[in-house]
Amino acid sequence: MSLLDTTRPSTQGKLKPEKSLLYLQPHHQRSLRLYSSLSKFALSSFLFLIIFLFFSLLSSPSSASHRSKITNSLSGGSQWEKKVIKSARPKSRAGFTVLVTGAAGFVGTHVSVALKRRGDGVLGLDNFNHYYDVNLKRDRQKVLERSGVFVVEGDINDIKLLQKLFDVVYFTHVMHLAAQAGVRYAMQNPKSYVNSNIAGFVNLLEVCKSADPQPAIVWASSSSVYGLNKRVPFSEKDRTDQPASLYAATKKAGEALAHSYNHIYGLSITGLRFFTVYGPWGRPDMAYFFFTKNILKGKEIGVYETADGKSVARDFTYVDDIVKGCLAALDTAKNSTGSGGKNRGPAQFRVFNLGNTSPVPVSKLVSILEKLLKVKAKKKVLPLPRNGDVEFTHANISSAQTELGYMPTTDLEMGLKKFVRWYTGYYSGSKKKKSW
Ligand SMILES: O=C(O)[C@H]1O[C@H](OP(=O)(O)OP(=O)(O)OC[C@H]2O[C@@H](n3ccc(=O)[nH]c3=O)[C@H](O)[C@@H]2O)[C@H](O)[C@@H](O)[C@H]1O
Repeated sequence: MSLLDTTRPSTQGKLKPEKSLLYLQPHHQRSLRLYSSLSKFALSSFLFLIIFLFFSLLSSPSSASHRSKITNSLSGGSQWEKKVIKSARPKSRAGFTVLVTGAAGFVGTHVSVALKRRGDGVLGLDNFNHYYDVNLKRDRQKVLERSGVFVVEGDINDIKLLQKLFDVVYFTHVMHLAAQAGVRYAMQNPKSYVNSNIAGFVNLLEVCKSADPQPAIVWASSSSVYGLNKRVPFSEKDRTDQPASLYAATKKAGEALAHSYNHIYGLSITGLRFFTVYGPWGRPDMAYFFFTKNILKGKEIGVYETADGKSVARDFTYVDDIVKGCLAALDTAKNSTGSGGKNRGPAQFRVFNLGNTSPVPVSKLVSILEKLLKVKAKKKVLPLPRNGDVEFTHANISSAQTELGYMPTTDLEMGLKKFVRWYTGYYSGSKKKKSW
């Protein structure tokens, strides 16, 4: 029988291959033995490969089970993704898709509502920390939900979450308002300022620089970067190397970090130096807010005075004016030039003062509140403590006026009237007063 013989010997049951060799010439027997051991080897290596591939797929990050683990661990799965996409989708193709960090914060809420109302897509991110009353943040979140803004509960230090958000949404802009705010609290909890205002900001910049396409970034710096600067009104060209508080130093650091990411990665970045922002839904840790509360409760308030006996003064800026400045900064932001972590040419880098250009002594703020609340304040004049507070702030806004068309329209008297109307309604306990 030759190798070519196609008729097979009849067999009772399946013969093992070596038994059939008896019918062949010796040299044929050798080649057939070689052929059968080669085919056995090929078969076992194929099987090994299949098993190896199967187990390596199971453990690989791209495996479905692993992906759903990430999704579920970071969020609520596909339902969560649907809410993210719906919230971030603009009404028209011309609309922006904006990630607002600190969206449940004071300025964050106002900016998010304004963007959503004009048709932009807005996704909020907030860690709902307990720096001040978290119920106020939850009530702001309800306002945002009614406006169609979903707020993801998470921290800018959670890089996996940030990456996940950028995986799900192509953000055209990031409005970065998440921060540890407050000048005086920095002496009690310095780490919180480093975590949020430096580490958190770097995290966000890292995710933005690797995004493709990269978003344009607008972020909240602070009038406090002017520190001990004596040239008034403060101009963006003035020195900012004398911060008077850790808070101010972290905001100044933020401006330096922003410049480095702009230079290396081509991120379009605009810093906005807010000047003591106040208004409805404001921050309870700020003087105008807790003065109102204490005056209504008949509790004493301490009004700081400078060494030469003058009341400290601030360029108080009403929140609606700040919102107009933020939206104008977003509207005039140029595209980032980089992609996938390297730049393709110089990118826009800007810093603007957003103030009211008319500083008011804190003593005057107190008398306006007394008139609006119809209650006499129990005032105690205190020397300005060395707690990081500066004697005065005063914004030169000519640059924002020229470049952004920024023009504040609400003076302190009118702004505090709107704040007091909100405050008395919100804390009156009536449910409806919690609306926007
Ligand atoms: O422009 C900013 O970038 C900063 O604005 C805000 O800081 P500040 O301007 O210090 O506001 P705020 O605390 O309301 O004190 C107002 C005035 O009351 C004086 N003040 C304060 C407390 C007190 O008990 N007595 C008092 O006289 C006090 O000396 C000051 O003169 C934000 O908190 C900060 O996050 C940052 O955004």
